[in-house]
Amino acid sequence: MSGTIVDLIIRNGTIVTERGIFQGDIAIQGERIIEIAEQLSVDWKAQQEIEASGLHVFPGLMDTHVHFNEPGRTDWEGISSGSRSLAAGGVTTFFDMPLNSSPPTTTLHGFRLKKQVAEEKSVVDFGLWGGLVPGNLDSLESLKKSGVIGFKAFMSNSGIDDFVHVDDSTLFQGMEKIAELGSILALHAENDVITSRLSASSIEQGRLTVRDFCSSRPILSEIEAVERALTYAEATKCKLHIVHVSSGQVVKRVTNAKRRGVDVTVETCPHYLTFTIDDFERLGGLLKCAPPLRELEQVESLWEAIDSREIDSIGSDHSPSPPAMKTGSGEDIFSVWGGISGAQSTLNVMLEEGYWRRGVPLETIVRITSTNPAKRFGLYPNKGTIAVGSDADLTLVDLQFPFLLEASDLLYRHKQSPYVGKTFRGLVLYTLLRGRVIFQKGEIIDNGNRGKYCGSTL
Ligand SMILES: NC(=O)N[C@H]1NC(=O)NC1=O
Ligand SMILES: [Zn+2]
Ligand SMILES: [Zn+2]
Repeated sequence: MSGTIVDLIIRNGTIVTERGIFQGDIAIQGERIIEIAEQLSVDWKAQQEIEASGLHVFPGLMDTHVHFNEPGRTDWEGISSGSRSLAAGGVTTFFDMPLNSSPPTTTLHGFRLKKQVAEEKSVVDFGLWGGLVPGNLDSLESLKKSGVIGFKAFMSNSGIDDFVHVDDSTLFQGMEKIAELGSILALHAENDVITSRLSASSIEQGRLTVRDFCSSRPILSEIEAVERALTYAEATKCKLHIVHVSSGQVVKRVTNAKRRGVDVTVETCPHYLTFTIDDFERLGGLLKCAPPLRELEQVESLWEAIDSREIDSIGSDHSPSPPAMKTGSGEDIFSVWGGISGAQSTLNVMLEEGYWRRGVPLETIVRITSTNPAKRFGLYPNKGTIAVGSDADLTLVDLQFPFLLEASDLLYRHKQSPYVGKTFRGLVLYTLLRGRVIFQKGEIIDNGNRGKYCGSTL
């Protein structure tokens, strides 16, 4: 090609994919990457250029686990603030969970309402989870036909009254139906008998501290729920995705099931890779989540599981609430909202805690934050990689750059997060969504661009 004029060229970046790292130029026409070369020939010209020498170019992250709470609880977060925070963190696609919004996404009506509002307000691309709850088996087919990315269920109390956790029979029948539809089930796997009983007796005895709360949701409760779900998945042939595991011991159960042919993947979250119960005691409600944080040994067991490729993906499980609900009443941690605000920091955490502190290869970080989720949920190769023909969803990072996260850096509705006050190396300088810059040097570039709904090809 001679005299090619394209929309955008990113010059001389260090390009990171799941398969390797190389120096090069990326040419973008419209929404897609049309050429990648060590050095584009002088014939290539562009309307706009970004000089990326010294910067690393990653595929935009996919966060398959957020709770943006819109419609219905926009005082907790919202699609606009939530998606902007993702853009600032280098995330170009999110999947919103079916609960915490009101109505929940357990009916076609709930799905349509949320899709419409997200199309109006999201600055990044998105998909929506449908919910599996007792009584909605008949809605699963219409939800799937409308394009949900998959279904989500809770095996223990969700903390939200209109999203009831599944009993075993609903879980099994839901899996049968989801398998028939060729879709996938994401599961919050904690045993409800163990967690409910231990929490109730702890509260009865006035044992209300952070450590009491953590003891009321032991790793064993995750293990039991995961084993049961894996058995059901094996019996029904339902594709399964276990969300937010807090320990390598849980991951091992999933690995064993994979070895016997169960179609299952497993996610952990940045907070389980960063914080311990000691941090939770220090920071209080900001670090309350379920499953709870664990001891350092468990944190390291998760990093080992990343190293051994046993963890498939990282989701933020961003689930904020108004600040008053995170401080709760006095010394009672049980009454505080369980959910961590952190979606903007996922890449920062993976770079600081993973790449810099533990030597996790950048390719691994790309694989678990972008490529694997894109593959698992049917968006690859449009999303999840840097390749000719792929969407130009990119994030440009100054890997060496150290910064202290301040509350004012956060684009969430509520400027609070357990990561405030932490120092990270690796600053996101640009985020591009389908070829257009949506975040640049600390600012959202809002040209009226809106995210598109990503249907799954599963
Ligand atoms: N409802 C809700 O967002 N729950 C999430 N929060 C949390 O800490 N774990 C969850 O499953
Ligand atoms: Zn959950
Ligand atoms: Zn969640």
